[in-house]
Amino acid sequence: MSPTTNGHYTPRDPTLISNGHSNVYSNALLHAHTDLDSGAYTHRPLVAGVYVPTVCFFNDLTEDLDISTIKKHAVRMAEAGVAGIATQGSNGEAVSLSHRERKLVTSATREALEAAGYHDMPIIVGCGAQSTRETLELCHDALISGGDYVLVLPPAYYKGLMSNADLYDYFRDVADESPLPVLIYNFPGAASGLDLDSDFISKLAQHPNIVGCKLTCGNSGKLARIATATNAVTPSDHGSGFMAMGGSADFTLQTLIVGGSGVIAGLANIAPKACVAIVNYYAQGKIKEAKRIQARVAQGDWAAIQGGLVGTKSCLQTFFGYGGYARKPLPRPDSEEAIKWERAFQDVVDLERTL
Ligand SMILES: N[C@@H](CC=O)C(=O)O
Repeated sequence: MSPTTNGHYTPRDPTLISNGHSNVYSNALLHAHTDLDSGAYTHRPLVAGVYVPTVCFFNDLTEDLDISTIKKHAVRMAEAGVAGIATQGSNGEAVSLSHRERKLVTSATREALEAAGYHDMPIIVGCGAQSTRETLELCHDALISGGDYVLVLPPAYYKGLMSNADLYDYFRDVADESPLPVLIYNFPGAASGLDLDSDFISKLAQHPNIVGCKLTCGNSGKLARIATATNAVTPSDHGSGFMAMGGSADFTLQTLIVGGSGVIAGLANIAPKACVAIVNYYAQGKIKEAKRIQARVAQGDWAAIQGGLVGTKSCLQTFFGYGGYARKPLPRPDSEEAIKWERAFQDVVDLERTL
């Protein structure tokens, strides 16, 4: 296996690329991924910046996937200047989707980016599942759907039965077999409180097919230790290729200041330009301006953290005219709640509209 983020990598089963599994996808993907001379698999590089874990959209009546809104939203994100998109994250309601639907969301996202000319935009696909076997199945699905990287939460349902060594083996086994490079996703809130520490992540970072992490734990001290141990990519240099990412927009500037690579942040669904502005001001050395934007983004992110994807969709519907509802049993905000989310997000939307 060869190192990854910016390089070439030959999947264990190269036939997966062309053996007909990709009936949900078109030739454009294959050209983007396969070097025609060598046949080697090429990743779209991850660069420092803002990645948006896109929310998923459904028909309000049937709850079927709303593919045209999924596509429209992906293009709006790309036009706002994000560095990449993450499908199947917590914001993307992956846990409410079938495997087939997960593939459709990622392939629709890739198709929309291709059609809009964003051929180089990487897609990171959430693939964590409760067994190593299912996680790997999702990683293969991610490849054939047009994904470039996979984001993997630790399995936590049987947390009490697993030691740290078992969890370490899980990530190692997934990284050994995954056809796409892996980012470790630390989100205790979605993993029964399971909180991976910096020693654990830094050790796994030595695996050639583990190329980054997303820390939704919000621990910037942990992020600093991992960024240092891995010589992470930053907005002003290329680093080692490891992406040490914050997992929420409310600590974007803090992430960058301690040597991190950027954020994968749900608030970017609403205010992508504001999130990107923090990174750009930081890269230009304009810390005062970055701090000013960060303060308003942090306030907006507080609404996103409290309302999760339910509040985020309500905000999109109110201010941008699309969003709809989450799949049941997640609640549908009534008009009073919609007004609450409107007020909570108003300032960050105002900011977004000035950029
Ligand atoms: N607050 C997080 C939630 C998931 O990681 C985010 O911004 O995406």
